[in-house]
Amino acid sequence: MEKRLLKKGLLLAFEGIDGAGKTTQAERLHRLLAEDGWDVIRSKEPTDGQWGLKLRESATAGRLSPQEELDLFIRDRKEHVDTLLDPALRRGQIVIVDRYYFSTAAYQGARGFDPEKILQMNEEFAPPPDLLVFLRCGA
Ligand SMILES: Nc1ncnc2c1ncn2[C@@H]1O[C@H](COP(=O)(O)OP(=O)(O)O)[C@@H](O)[C@H]1O
Ligand SMILES: Cc1cn([C@H]2C[C@H](O)[C@@H](COP(=O)(O)OP(=O)(O)O)O2)c(=O)[nH]c1=O
Repeated sequence: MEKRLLKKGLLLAFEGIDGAGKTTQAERLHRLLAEDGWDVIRSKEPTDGQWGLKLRESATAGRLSPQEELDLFIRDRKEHVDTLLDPALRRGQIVIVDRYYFSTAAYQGARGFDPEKILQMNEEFAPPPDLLVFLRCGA
């Protein structure tokens, strides 16, 4: 059966600390929308692209400086937007992302950068989500 596309895609983002349930909810929503016939894909950040891999390596090889880390998350996101998010949205697909630029505001904000500036910097190139789900969990 032909999958249902939208005129202009939809971007749905899940945010929250590690273990909050982002992957679980993203999978459930993906399954429900796919069962309903929608053309829906899932993605995540950091990605499995060249910059995302570098970021993951740094988690074991020793932490990068705050500036290097911020630069890599931005490069990774630019690649994600150019190669996956923008084309999928243009095709009319629904895209579910596990972490997005709000994570940069929170985590790199915690390393000393101004969260507002981080949001502005990202919104210059990254499409804002149509829906942002922020998962909070009790201690
Ligand atoms: N609503 C929930 N209640 C209890 N446990 C949950 C719930 N959602 C997820 N979990 C469990 O919590 C852990 C972290 O969930 P996960 O979806 O991987 O979080 P995240 O992607 O935010 O790191 C997993 O073991 C998962 O099975
Ligand atoms: C997207 C993003 C993630 N992060 C951090 C949050 C997480 O600790 C880590 C994500 O790594 P990941 O391996 O995806 O962890 P998880 O699956 O548990 O979410 O990177 C940032 O610091 N800045 C960002 O912009």
